[in-house]
Amino acid sequence: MLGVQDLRVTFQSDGKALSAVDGVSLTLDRGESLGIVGESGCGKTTLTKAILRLLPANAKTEGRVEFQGKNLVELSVAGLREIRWQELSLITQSAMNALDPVWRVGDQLIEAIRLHDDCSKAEARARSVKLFDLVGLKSEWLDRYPHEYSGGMKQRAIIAMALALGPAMIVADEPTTALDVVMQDQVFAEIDRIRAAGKTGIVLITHDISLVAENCDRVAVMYAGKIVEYGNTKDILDLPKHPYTIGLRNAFAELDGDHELISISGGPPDLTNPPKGCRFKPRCPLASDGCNREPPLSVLDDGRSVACHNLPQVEAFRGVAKLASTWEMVERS
Ligand SMILES: Nc1ncnc2c1ncn2[C@@H]1O[C@H](COP(=O)(O)OP(=O)(O)OP(=O)(O)O)[C@@H](O)[C@H]1O
Repeated sequence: MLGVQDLRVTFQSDGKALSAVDGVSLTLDRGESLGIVGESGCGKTTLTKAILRLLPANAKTEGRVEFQGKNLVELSVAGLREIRWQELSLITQSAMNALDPVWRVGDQLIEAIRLHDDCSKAEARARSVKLFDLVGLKSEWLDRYPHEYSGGMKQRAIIAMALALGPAMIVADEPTTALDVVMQDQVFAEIDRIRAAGKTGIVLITHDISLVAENCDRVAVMYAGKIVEYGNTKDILDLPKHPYTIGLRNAFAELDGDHELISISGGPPDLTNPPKGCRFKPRCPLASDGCNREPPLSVLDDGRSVACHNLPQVEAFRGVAKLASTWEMVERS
């Protein structure tokens, strides 16, 4: 359904070019869920905004985003308008602000449905009632204004809107950040039910790899604008192979709860002047001279792809990777 090929996004910022997404390729099938994880600033949001053509004017996008046979990078504004909502919908971090405060929530939902589907107001209202039921909101809330909703209810209303037209793909960018854990579980259960029932594809953007572990079939780990490891979620989170994924995995207790939290020293590089070769090299305990060449994203026997020159050393590294001292900052040029 979705095929992203060699996608590049460059921002012009303060007279400099910032390479936020650099040669990303990925796919998504119907009924499948793909998680995109990585630290803040690694390009997750930019990647999804590029897919949805929602980037600001200072961004230049190159590459292909094939969605149901159309290249979205080159699609006209009118063509895009047609597929947004109907085929492609977005649940954002700032979903709370996406509702218009001066309209009743139900009217906003009905309007969205009627904008795309030629149906009566009564039909659109009946569909809205069903959607609200699906996300656990009583139909009387259709007649209330956004300020009457709690944060969790607004998030559910946004999810109802995202689902309104039965899109083929939903991009969810930190969709539950503002919700408590119980509500978060309910929202994900709902998204997952829709994925399984309606054959909708889900792209989930998050910092939180435990959310990906619970909700995604496949995962793409991003670092400094590039995918460094990509494949089956269980394979990758049970036995990560890229040193960055190993570091990220160490930094999360939620997955098994029995290990010490270890952070990766330092931070992602300045993307206006990224390191030559592997972008993770300055923070990588396994880095060697060979890492001055850019590592290709190579497919391994188990089907995952990894971009690292030092894979033969990874098994031995796994043991010492559990020690905080391993990750102490060693600046490598
Ligand atoms: N409009 C913009 N103009 C210039 N640079 C930008 C713009 N938007 C994002 N960037 C830069 O692009 C890089 C990637 O940012 P992006 O928001 O995609 O990362 P992210 O992984 O989604 O982070 P977060 O998890 O914090 O949302 C960052 O260096 C960011 O500063």
